[in-house]
Amino acid sequence: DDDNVLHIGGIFPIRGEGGWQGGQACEPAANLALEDVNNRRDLLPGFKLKLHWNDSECEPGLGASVMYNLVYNQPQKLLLLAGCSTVCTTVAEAAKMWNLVVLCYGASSPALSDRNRFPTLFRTHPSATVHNPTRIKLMEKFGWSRVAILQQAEEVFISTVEDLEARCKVAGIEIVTRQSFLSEPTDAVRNLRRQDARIIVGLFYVVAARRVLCEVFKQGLYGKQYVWFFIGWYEDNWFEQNLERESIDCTAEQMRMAAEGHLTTEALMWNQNKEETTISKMTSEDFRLRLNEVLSKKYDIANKRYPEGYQEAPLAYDAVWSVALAFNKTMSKLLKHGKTLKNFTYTNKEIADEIYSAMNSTRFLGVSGGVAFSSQGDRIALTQIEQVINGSYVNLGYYDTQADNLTWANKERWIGGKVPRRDRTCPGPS
Ligand SMILES: CC1(C)CO[C@@H](CC(=O)O)CN1
Repeated sequence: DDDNVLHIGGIFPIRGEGGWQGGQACEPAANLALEDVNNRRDLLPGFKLKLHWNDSECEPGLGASVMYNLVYNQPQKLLLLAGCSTVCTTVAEAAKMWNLVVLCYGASSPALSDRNRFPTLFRTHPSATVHNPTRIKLMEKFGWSRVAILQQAEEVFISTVEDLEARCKVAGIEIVTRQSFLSEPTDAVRNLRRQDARIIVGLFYVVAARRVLCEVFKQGLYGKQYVWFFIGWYEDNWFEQNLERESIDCTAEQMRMAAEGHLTTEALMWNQNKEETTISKMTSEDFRLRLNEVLSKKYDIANKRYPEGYQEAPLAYDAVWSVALAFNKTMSKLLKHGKTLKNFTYTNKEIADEIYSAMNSTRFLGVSGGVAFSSQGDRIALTQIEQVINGSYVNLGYYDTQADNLTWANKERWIGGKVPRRDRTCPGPS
């Protein structure tokens, strides 16, 4: 009967390619976690966790109507899960009116790190700004104190660049120029050349990245005097794919030449070591195999390569565990006042505050690595650094921003055999 069921709402990107490549794997991953949580007798004793969900197609309007139906139909929900930055922004901005915590497993927009607009938001997906301390760390490691920025004019990159500029100022790194483009990068790349940019941080989606790379080839902004930072969550051989379909007028060979040696940064979403998670006693490898099993039956993404095909799945899995652990904490707090979570209503602020503070103190080892939130509800995550060496990505190391600890493999290779110089002693064309 309903008395022993705790209901939560979920909004997932399914149709329309799941919003971003891999979005479709989030709902199956969340359901795996529900299975594991409900198989535990010690987590929510006497209760089952039930997820009521629908498809947002990664569209904010559809996401809002899904939220409306979840909230205005019985049974009452205790919390909402959501993906996609656009959907999360809409849902998290409204959810406070029903005292609902919103837990986002697929939202990278820096704009979401704002307790004024989103007082009840938490996310297991790190903000795109998580790359920035890593970029600075690498600039300091290689002595690059004069850098340039090239970005696509999209909200997520605009706010990421603002954060990067602020951090560069603190670190004493000069931004010699910041160029942006809507979809055609030709002029922006030409301006980089005119300003003699050598170390360039590139922020754009993967289709724009291919256009940039071809332009970089054409204008010769690559080779031993240049270092490009690209985003690391594109498909592995992104710079050789879709050239015809996207009418990129460079050959795969030219794209490879321009891409050789570039660095990438990305947030780690799969726990790297073989440790078992503290809660589901699974390694990320075990999780991957279990999820492949489910996906091969469910969606046509079975043919996608793993885990690139769906790197965010661990974030959805760990989001459900975060909910179960937070409810466990809240239950024991409420029990002292003779209450349970079944007493929650959309107008009951004190129980909502208990759920919030339990979520706020989340700390466990999940499939996606250590799960903990900042005071803004942001996921605290490690980042991974790679470099294209002889046409494929090589892992150079990891950075733990919290501990300011860079684990370095010393595998980096520079065209021309030495680190490209870009500091005050060599300001520009001599
Ligand atoms: C790393 C990426 C691809 C960034 O965008 C996220 C989707 C979003 O922010 O809307 C999903 N994960």
